Amino acid sequence: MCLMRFTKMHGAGNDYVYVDCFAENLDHCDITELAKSISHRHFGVGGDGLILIRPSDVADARMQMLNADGSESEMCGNGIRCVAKYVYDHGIAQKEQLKIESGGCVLDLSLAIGSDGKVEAVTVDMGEPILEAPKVPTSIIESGKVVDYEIEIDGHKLAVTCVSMGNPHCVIFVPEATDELVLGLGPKIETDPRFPNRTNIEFVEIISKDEVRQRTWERGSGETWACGTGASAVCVAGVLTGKTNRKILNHLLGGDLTLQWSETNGHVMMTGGAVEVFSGEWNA
Ligand SMILES: N[C@H](CCC[C@H](N)C(=O)O)C(=O)O
Repeated sequence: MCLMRFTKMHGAGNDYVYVDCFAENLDHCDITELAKSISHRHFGVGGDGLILIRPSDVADARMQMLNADGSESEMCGNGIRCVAKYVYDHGIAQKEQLKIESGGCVLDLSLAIGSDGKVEAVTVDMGEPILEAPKVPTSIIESGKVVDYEIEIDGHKLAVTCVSMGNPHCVIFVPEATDELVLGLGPKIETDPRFPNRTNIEFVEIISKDEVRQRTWERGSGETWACGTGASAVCVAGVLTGKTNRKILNHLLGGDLTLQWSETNGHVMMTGGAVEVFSGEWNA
């Protein structure tokens, strides 16, 4: 039995259950089981996963993120904006520039404060993408970058671009991001043996050099309404394939994100909203 307060938050409709571990002690909880049960949309609170906001020795807070299937990810772009909002709005660190640790890295975040004195939007320095195939990781090629590389999955020929933003992504530009692709092929790509750690998948429609539309099949959670690391990977893939400019507006199912891949330092900057929805007590 696990008893704790939780807060439901979302970034562009990518919703997670957040637990403030500055206040709650989860030492006695099996967090893998907790992530599965609390995320369940019928038997639990409901969400794309569980995010623990933990104290950090090197930053203002540490984010630990678990998918709805209980697996852990290194990074979560929409989640880290919500963690920043929580840390500021709940007085853990009331600074407009925050540092948050995730997956062994420390990320810099800039907060935009609304007229109610609460965080409205957050810009995250997502760092440099990792493109070397074995480091993404993917075994599609032995070394070098996988850019618009044709592979065959389940009888479909797909041109894939593989990018790690701390977690693995496979970006596929398509004329239309249909259910057949996202829901049909997404899970097959996720578990294809050429992605040894599984992968997140982005199906992307190009609207113009500056604007795209994305649907996401996430490793461990299925289709989500947005994915911040995925949107960052799409920004990088758009430049590598010559399809988009370095700055794009990305329309996701639950909202928009702005991405920019800097030519000067190679970092991807992501800006988007963060929303607190409700709080409650879990006692299952
Ligand atoms: N939705 C998240 C990414 C979760 C990725 C997770 N599904 C993984 O296993 O890497 C985001 O906004 O970046």
